[in-house]
Amino acid sequence: MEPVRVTDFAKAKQRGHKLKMLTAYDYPTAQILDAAGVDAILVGDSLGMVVLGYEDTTRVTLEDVLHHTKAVARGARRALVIADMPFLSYHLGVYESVRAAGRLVQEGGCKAVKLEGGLEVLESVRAIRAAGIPVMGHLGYTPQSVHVFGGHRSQGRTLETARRIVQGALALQEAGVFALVLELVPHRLATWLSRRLEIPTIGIGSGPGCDGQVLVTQDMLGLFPGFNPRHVRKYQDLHGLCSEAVRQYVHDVDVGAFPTEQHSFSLDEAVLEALETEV
Ligand SMILES: Nc1nc(=O)c2c([nH]1)NC[C@@H]1CN(c3ccc(C(=O)N[C@@H](CCC(=O)O)C(=O)O)cc3)CN21
Ligand SMILES: CC(C)C(=O)C(=O)O
Ligand SMILES: [Mg+2]
Repeated sequence: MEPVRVTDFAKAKQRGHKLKMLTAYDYPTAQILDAAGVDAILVGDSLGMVVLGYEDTTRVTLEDVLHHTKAVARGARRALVIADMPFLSYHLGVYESVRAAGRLVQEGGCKAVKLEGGLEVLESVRAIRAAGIPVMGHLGYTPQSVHVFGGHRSQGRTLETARRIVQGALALQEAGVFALVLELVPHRLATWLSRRLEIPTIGIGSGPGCDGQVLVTQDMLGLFPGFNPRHVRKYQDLHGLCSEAVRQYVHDVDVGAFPTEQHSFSLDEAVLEALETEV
């Protein structure tokens, strides 16, 4: 099976094939996604919320993403592994940006990085790409700026914010990003922009007119209870299924139904007798 490359993203758009992306933060999840046929696996900084229990993504460090990228890269055979650049890892100048992206590739084993923002991050995008690292853009609701937006809010619903997204998208395309995530962008704007751009758009909460789709795996599998935003379809209730299994285990151990002798190993009667006479 041929591995997916960044050049396949442009081909998919030309051929009208939808790009499928999901997040993973560990080896077994990467294996599941890879075997099920996703094109790309994102080691998202959403790991801060769904794996580490933080309130938002601003607490996630480069070391956190690096740690999880290593595990995901080992589990992905075909899918393109993309690592999210965490908060502050690409805002302190191009030197630090390239260093951070370079570590994700060299130590983490990903093949591309994603970073949030438009005009304000162009220099970092260009420098990272110049170092030979493919970059994915991310516009619309950019969660690392949650405190600027004043909460999780869809973006691009006014002429001013819509214009900023379009300008950012065109500038990112010009700077060489190979694809662009559009998060919580009104679907008519996302559709219009997807037609206008040559690079593929990957939507999350941005409607059916994008060239691809991404979700946080924990959301679509029902492993992040209490989070029911408009953009998610829940394909499983793993929290419920796992809770039931653990309750059963607790009950079985409690009443002696597990473990049984069959879950252990046999011992010759002679060994036991010899031991008893010795002690
Ligand atoms: N588990 C998880 N899933 C995600 O999709 C996700 C993360 N974490 N962490 C990073 C960002 C944050 N995201 C979020 C967070 C909250 C809403 C939300 O509350 N949406 C509301 C209001 C939207 C609005 O009014 O504009 C909703 O009801 O859909 C949406 C996306 C998307 N990303
Ligand atoms: C939701 C996707 C696009 C993301 O950035 C993440 O999971 O961190
Ligand atoms: Mg992210």
